Amino acid sequence: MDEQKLKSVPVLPWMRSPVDVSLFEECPLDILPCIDTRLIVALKNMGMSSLFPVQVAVWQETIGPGAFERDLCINSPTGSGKTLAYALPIVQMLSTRAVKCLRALVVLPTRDLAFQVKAVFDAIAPAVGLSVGLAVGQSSIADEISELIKRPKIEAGICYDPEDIMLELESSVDILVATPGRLIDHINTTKGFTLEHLCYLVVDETDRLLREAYQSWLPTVLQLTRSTDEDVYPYASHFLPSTFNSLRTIRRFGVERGFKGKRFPRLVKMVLSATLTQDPSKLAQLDLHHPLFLTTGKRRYQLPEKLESYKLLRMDEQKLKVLPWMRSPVDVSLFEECPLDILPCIDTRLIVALKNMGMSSLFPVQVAVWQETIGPGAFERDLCINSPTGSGKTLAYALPIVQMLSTRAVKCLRALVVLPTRDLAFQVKAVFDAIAPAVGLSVGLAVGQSSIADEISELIKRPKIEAGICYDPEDIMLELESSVDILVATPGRLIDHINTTKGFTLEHLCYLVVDETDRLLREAYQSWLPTVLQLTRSTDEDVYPYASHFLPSTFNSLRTIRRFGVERGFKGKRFPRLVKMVLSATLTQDPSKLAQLDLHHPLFLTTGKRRYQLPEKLESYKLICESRLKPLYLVALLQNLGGEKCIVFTSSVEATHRLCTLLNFFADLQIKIKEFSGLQRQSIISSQGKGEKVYMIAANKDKNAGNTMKQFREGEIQVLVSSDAMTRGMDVEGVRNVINYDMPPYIKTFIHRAGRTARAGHTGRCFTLLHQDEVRRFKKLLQKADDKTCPVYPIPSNSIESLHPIYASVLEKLKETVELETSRKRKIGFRSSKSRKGNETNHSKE
Ligand SMILES: Nc1ncnc2c1ncn2[C@@H]1O[C@H](COP(=O)(O)OP(=O)(O)OP(=O)(O)O)[C@@H](O)[C@H]1O
Repeated sequence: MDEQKLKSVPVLPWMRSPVDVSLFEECPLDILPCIDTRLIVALKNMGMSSLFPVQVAVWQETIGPGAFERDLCINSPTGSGKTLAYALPIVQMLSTRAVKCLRALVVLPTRDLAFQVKAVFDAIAPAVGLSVGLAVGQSSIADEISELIKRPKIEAGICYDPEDIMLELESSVDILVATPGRLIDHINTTKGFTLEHLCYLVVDETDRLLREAYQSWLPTVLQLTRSTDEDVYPYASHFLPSTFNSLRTIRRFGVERGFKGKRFPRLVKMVLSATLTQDPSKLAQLDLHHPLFLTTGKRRYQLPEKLESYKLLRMDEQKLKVLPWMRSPVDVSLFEECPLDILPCIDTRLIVALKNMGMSSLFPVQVAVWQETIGPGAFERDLCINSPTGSGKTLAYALPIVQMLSTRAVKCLRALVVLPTRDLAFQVKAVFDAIAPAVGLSVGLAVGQSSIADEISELIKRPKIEAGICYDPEDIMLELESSVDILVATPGRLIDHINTTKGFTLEHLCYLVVDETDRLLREAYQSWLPTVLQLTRSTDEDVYPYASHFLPSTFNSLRTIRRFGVERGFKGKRFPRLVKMVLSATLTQDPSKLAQLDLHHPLFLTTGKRRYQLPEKLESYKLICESRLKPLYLVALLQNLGGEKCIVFTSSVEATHRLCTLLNFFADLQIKIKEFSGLQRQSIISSQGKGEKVYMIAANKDKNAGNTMKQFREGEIQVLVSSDAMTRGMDVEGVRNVINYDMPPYIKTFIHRAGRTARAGHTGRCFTLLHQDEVRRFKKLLQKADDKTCPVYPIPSNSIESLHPIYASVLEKLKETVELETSRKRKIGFRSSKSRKGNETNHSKE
C-alpha cells in the first residue's frame, strides 16, 4: 500500500507496530519449547512434524515469553495454520487443569467451520485428558445438552430430592466450539451451562463475526465473563451457590499495572482472520486487553505464498458484459404520458376503474409497455423493464394483463405475479383488485404467515354438495376448479400450493410477472423459478403431484397443450408460450442470472442512458457530523422537517429498535415515531401470574407491524424508523422525506430507500447522515446514479447545542431500557425452558 493511502486509513496505535509473522520460521515439534510430549505424539499422528510460522509466533506469545499476557489479534493468510495456532496453546495451557469445567470457547460464524475446528481440537485435546464440545444450529439441542452437561447418576433404590439432582449439574467439556446463535440458546436456556470459568475466548473469522447480524452474542459473552456473583445467569440464583460452591471463579478488579480497572483473572482473547478488520469501532467491541497485533508482511491483505491466480474468461465473455438485447433498449424517457381517453384498444370498463382510482392518464413506462403488449408489440416478446422507483411499474404490467384476460370465458389461473415479500404482494393485489373485477376477473393472494387452509378455500372452487344426493367422493374431488384468474404470490407459499394444494395448477398460465426481479433471482428464492417454468412447459407429463388424480377429468373440458413450435422464433419452444415480464428499478444485467428466466426474444425497456436512475423530482442532501452526535443531528433534522411524513432507515433491525427507543425519549420532539421491520419482532408483555410477574412473548408481532404500517399510511404516525426490510417497492402516499440514518452500503440500497419518496411524479427529499470517513465513499456511490448534486443540508449549530443538555439523560434512559429488555428476554428463556422441563416431566410420567 502506498504511503499516502496508508496515512488515510485510521488505524489504531497498537496496529501500527505489529509482530511480523513472516520473520518467523517453521519450528520442528521436537525442539518446540515447553510442549507436552503427549501433544507432540498427537500432532505427529496428524502427520505434522513442525509448526508453521504463525503457529510459532503465537506459541511464543502464549506459552513462550509472551505468557498470554496480552490479547492477540492475528491477521494471517488463508491456509497458514491459524486454527492450530490457537488450538495448541489453549490445549497445552489447559492440560494441567484438575477440575473439568468450561474454560475455552471458540466462536465461528458457521456450523461447517465449527465442525472443522472441533476436529482439530479432537485430534489433540484427548491426548491430555481434555474433552471438546460442539454447539451449532440445525441439530437437536437436547442431544447437545446431554453432551455438554453432566448429570448425576441416579442409583436405583435411593430416594433423591429433585432439587439436589439439579444442583449437581456440571460441564462435560473443557473446550467448546460454537456458532453464535446456538451459544446464546445455551446461555439463555441450558441449566448448568456457565461461562463463569472461561479463560480463553477465540473469535475466529473475526470480521465476519463482528458483522451486524451476529453482534449480540459478543456483549453477552463479555458480560457473563466479567461478572462475579452478580445475578447475570438466568439460573444463577438456583445453581451458582451450590453447583459451583466447590469451584467458583471470582474476577476481582485489578490494581496492578495493566490491570487497573480490569477484572482479574482475565479472559484471554484471541481474534483471527485472513482479512482482519482495522475498523476501530468494530475492534472496540472486543474489549481487548493490551492487544498485540500479529500480521504477515507489510500488506494488509496477503494471498497464500504459493498461490498462482488466473483469470478465467471465455473469449465471448470478455467482450460481452451486457447481453446483446440489452444493448439496444427501448428508451422509456422518450414516451409521454397518455390520457386514458385516447389510449388505443383499452376496455372502457377499465377506463372507469382507473378514473375511480384518481388516474386520468398513463405514465410513460405504462404507455411503453402498453404499446409492446396490447399495441403493435402484441405480447410477442418477453419484456424486461428497468424503470425508476415510483414510476408506475405495477400498473404497467397489471393493466395489459387484465385487458388481455378480460375476453376469456372460462375461469382458470392465467396470470401469476411473484413478489419477494408479503407486504409487496398485498400492495400489488390491491392494484389488481382495483381494476380486474371491472371486467369480471378475480384475483387471489398466496403469501406466507397466513392460514393456508383459508387461502385454499379462496383459490380453489369446490363443487356444491346438495342435500339428499349421494355422491361418489372421487367424483367430488374431480370437480375442483380455480376460483381466481390472477394470482399474486410470494415464492415460498406458491411452492406450498404447487406441492400440496389439490386442484392448484399452472397448466393454463399465460402470463408470469417477476416483480423486483433482482431480489427474486437471489439465491434463497431460486428454486421457485425452475419449478414454475417446468410446470408451465409441461403438456401431459406427470409433473404435478396430483396430476394423475385430477388432470384427466378436472381438466378434460379445458386443457392447455403446449406443443413444440416450428415457425420462426418458436422452433424448439413450446406454443402457446408463457409470456414473461420482469421488472425492477435496479434490474440485474448479469447474463447468468437473466438466463434463469428463459426469456423469449426479450425486449429491454429502460429509462435514459444510465443503469441506475433516481426519481426525477428527488433532491438529495447530506449531513456530516461526528458519529456520537448523529442522534442529535437526526432530532434537529426531524424538528426542521416539522412533522412531514418521513421514513428513517437504519442498517439493522436491532439498530432500528434502539434508534426508535432513543428518539421517543426526546419528549420535546412532538412527532409520533414508531419502528417498523419486516421481521417479526418479539415484544414482551408482562402480566400477573400466581403472585409473580410473568413475561410472555407476543406471538403475533407481525400484526403489530401491519398496524404500524396502517397508522403510518393514515398519517397517525409521522416518522417510521425501519431497517431495509421495507425499502423495496413499498408505496405509502405522502412520504415527503427519506433519511438514511446509516449510510446505505450499495447504490441499489440507496435507490430503493430513496425511492420511498418522490413517487408518481411528486417531489421528495433524501437526507443521508455521514461521518467524515464516509463522505468519499458516499460520493462514489452516488456517482453510479449520476447524482452529482448532493449538497450539505445546513443544520444550525444552536439547534444541536440546545439538545445537548438532555442528551446525557436520554442516553442513560436508553441504556436502562436496553438492559431491562435484555434481562426480560433472559427471564423468558428461563420460563420457557422451565415450562418445557415441566412438560417433559409430565410426558415421562405418562
Ligand atoms: N397513471 C398513473 N396516474 C397516477 N398515479 C399513478 C399512475 N400509475 C401509478 N400511479 C401511482 O404511482 C405510485 C407508484 O407506482 P408503483 O408502486 O407501481 O411504482 P413502481 O415503479 O413499482 O415503484 P417501485 O420500484 O418502488 O416498486 C403509486 O402510488 C401509484 O398509485
